[in-house]
Amino acid sequence: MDQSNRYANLNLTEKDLIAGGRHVLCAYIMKPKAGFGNFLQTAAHFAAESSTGTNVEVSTTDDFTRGVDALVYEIDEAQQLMKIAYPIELFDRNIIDGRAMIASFLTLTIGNNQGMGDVEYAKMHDFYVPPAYLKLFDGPSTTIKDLWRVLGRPVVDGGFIVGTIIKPKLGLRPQPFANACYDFWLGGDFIKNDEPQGNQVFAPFKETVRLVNDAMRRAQDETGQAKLFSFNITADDHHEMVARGEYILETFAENADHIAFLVDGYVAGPAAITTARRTFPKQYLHYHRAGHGAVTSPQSKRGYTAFVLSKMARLQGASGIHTGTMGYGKMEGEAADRAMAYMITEDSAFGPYFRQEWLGMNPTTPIISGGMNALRMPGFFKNLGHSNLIMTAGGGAFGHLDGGAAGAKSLRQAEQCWKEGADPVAFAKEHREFARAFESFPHDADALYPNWRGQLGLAA
Ligand SMILES: O=C(COP(=O)(O)O)[C@H](O)[C@H](O)COP(=O)(O)O
Ligand SMILES: [Mg+2]
Repeated sequence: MDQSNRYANLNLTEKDLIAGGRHVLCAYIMKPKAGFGNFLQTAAHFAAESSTGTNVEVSTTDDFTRGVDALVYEIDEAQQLMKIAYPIELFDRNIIDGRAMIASFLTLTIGNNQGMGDVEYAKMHDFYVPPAYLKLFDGPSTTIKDLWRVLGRPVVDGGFIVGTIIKPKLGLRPQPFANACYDFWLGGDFIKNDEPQGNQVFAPFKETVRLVNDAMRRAQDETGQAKLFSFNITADDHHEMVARGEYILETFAENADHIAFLVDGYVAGPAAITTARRTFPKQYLHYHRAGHGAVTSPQSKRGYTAFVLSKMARLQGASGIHTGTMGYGKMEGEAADRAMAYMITEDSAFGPYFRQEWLGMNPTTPIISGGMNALRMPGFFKNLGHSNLIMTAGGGAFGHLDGGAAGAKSLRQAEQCWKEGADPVAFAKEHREFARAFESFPHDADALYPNWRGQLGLAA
């Protein structure tokens, strides 16, 4: 059935739709399946299925219904681009407080339309939220400023937070785990649980929390500096997440503001993020996105991009989200991914298709992670243009030949090297931990700084 008469209106302009302020706009890359409708017909069917329609006319539709149809307003078949305007009335709102939810945004815009028989694929690459809908989202309550304040730094441009992930990923008992924390904290600021770490039988949660609390206190006494830890509280059950969070806060007591909560927002879903955001609004909410590659990877033609995921995370109220390493680490990514970081930190930013005004909504920190080490960082910072972020290097810290504390120092020195605009190999001559990173990660050193051995006086 051709539904393009009802679910498409190519006379609408984006400018007018944005000025009207009543529509969420979504840009998709879509391909119709061969043997079904043409591009516009498929796009219209997609908009129908994503809003008020189905594959046939139904007798229960009335004039009001037609007023909240999603409408295809732009197509470019050569680019496989379709843009759809969704009236904001379509989106579900809480009965408790009238607020919006990402679950409903996704159910409509990237829900059943992902399994349609006449659509070969469709992936969301960008979306625009008008002020009237934006204001219904929680947004972040706690930001990197709160962490900078704890660290005793300026709350504007407080700079790089030197982080790690306790490795091995799994398989440490509580005491060796806490020892690794203590060691890293002698040089670094921030530690996160690796995302699968929780309440394994060999590392019971409560015992681990108590020992990490003790390690933090000892590291703070030893260094005279504040230290931060991001605990994984992800669970299927809301009550389990709250129980974990409460136990942690009770244990850390007066150091509770040194604690972030890590939630696996892709596998546990938006409900888990909002549970943390609303139950613990004073804690820094660390959105870990493990699994997102299944839909966001450039290899995947369905789902949505990592850019879209990041933008949703800010709306939901994540204090920080992993944005990848922009091609400088081990995970998929490219230099242009910095647009993702700008979208979550700036008050007005351009995505691939839309400019978004955030109207003062708090920023979300880019968390840079995945195969990073001191040698890769100067290039990373140069590409991004600033260092107001958290970077966590697991292998890059604990893979340092001189251990976790030296690994942490090498990361901090790498930021200093970039800030000073120094040549990394020359800088290494004056900075021992950074220099030892060359010997610790010789493959990276060879690739990035081919003449390092000779310049540092080391035999090949
Ligand atoms: O454990 C790590 C990195 O460990 P290491 O530093 O040893 O590589 C993180 O979970 C990944 O960075 C996630 O990827 P992303 O940040 O892209 O979501
Ligand atoms: Mg990990």
